[in-house]
Amino acid sequence: MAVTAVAALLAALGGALWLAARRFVGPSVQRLHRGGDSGLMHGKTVLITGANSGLGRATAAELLRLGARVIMGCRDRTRAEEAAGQLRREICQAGGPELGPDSGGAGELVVKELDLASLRSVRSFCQEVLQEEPRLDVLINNAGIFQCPYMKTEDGFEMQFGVNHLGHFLLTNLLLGLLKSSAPSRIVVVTSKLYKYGDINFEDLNSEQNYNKSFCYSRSKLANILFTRELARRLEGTNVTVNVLHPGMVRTNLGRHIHIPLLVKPLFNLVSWAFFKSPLEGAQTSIYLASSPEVEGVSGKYFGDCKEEELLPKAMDESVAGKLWDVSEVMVGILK
Ligand SMILES: NC(=O)C1=CN([C@@H]2O[C@H](COP(=O)(O)OP(=O)(O)OC[C@H]3O[C@@H](n4cnc5c(N)ncnc54)[C@H](OP(=O)(O)O)[C@@H]3O)[C@@H](O)[C@H]2O)C=CC1
Ligand SMILES: CC1=C(/C=C/C(C)=C/C=C/C(C)=C/C=O)C(C)(C)CCC1
Repeated sequence: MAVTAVAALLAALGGALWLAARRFVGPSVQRLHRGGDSGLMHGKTVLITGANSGLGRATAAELLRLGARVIMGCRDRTRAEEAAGQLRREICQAGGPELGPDSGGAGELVVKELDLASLRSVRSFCQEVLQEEPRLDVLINNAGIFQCPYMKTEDGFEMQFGVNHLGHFLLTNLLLGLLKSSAPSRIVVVTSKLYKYGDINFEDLNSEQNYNKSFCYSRSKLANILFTRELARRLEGTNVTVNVLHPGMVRTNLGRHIHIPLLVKPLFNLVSWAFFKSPLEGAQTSIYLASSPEVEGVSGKYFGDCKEEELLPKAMDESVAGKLWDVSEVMVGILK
C-alpha cells in the first residue's frame, strides 16, 4: 500500500517536473518587435475585433506599443473599457512610450461597440467608423466563438458560422472602400488548424438538420480561409492585402463553453499552462502580418508562427470559395 502511494507520488512529481521543463525549455515564438520598433505603426489606424480578451487584447497591446491608433471592436462596452484601461496602465507601468496621438510614442486606444452576432450592429459600427475615421490601415478579424451550444444570431444564423464568418464577411465588405482609399493596407484573418475537420455543407449552413458544435466551429474556420483566398483574388491590383493565420493553442477565454468538472479543472489548467501558448506568444503571427515590412505585398497566404504554411486542398478550392462568397452576400444582404 505504502509502496503504491510513494510510487504514485513520485510519478505525479515527475510528471509535474516534466511539464514545467517542457514549458520553460520548449519552443516558444520569439517576440518580434522590441523597443527599437516602437514607432513602426505610428500614424496607422488598426481595427481589431474581439480586442478585449485573449489574442485580440494581446495584439492590441503590442500594436498600441508600436504607435498605432487601435480601434477595439467589442460587443460589451464595459468589458472593453476595462481592458482598454488595463492596457493603458500596463504600457505606462512598463515605462513604455507616452500614450496619445501627439506623443510620438505609443498610439491611442478607442473603444467601439460591435456585436458580430447582429448584422444591424455590424452596419451601425461600420457607419460610425466611416464617419469618424479618415483612414484604416489594418483590419484584424480576430473575434471568435468556440463550440457553443446551439444558438442563433439575431438574424437567424447558426452562432459560430454567424459570428466567425458572416459577421466578419459583412464588416470587411463595408470597410473595403476605406481600406482601399488608405492603401497600402492590410486585412488579417484569424482562423484555426481545426479548419481541417470542417466542410462547407451549402445545403445546411444554419445546421438546422443536425448540430455538431465541433464540426460547426471547424466549418466556420474553413470559411475564414476560403473567404481570405477569394478576397485576395478580388483585391488583386488594389494594394490591399489579406492573409490568414492560425495562432496555435493559446490560453484564452475561448474554451468558456467547454464544461469541465470542477475536480478535474486544476489538471486541465496544468496541462494548458504546460502546453498552450500565452496570449502574447499566440498573437505574434497577427502582429507580424499587421505590421512587418517582410509581408508587404504578400496576399492570400496562410501563416503559422510567422511563417507561410501549406493548406489542405479543400481550403484552396476556388469554386467552393466563390460559391461561399456569393451565398454569404445573399445571407448578409449585400447582393447588388
Ligand atoms: N485560443 C486558441 O487556442 C485558438 C484561438 N483561435 C482563434 O483566435 C481568435 C481569438 O480567440 P481567443 O482570443 O482565443 O478567445 P477569447 O474568447 O479570449 O476572445 C474572443 C473574443 O471574441 C469576442 N467575441 C465573441 N463573440 C463576439 C460577438 N458576437 N461580437 C463581437 N465579439 C465577439 C469576445 O468578446 P467577449 O469577451 O465579450 O465574449 C472576445 O473578445 C478566435 O477567432 C479563435 O477562433 C484559433 C485557434 C486556437
Ligand atoms: C485554458 C483552459 C481551457 C481553455 C481551452 C481553450 C482556450 C481552448 C482552445 C481551443 C482551441 C485550441 C481552439 C482552436 O481553434 C479549458 C479547456 C476551458 C479548461 C481549463 C483550462
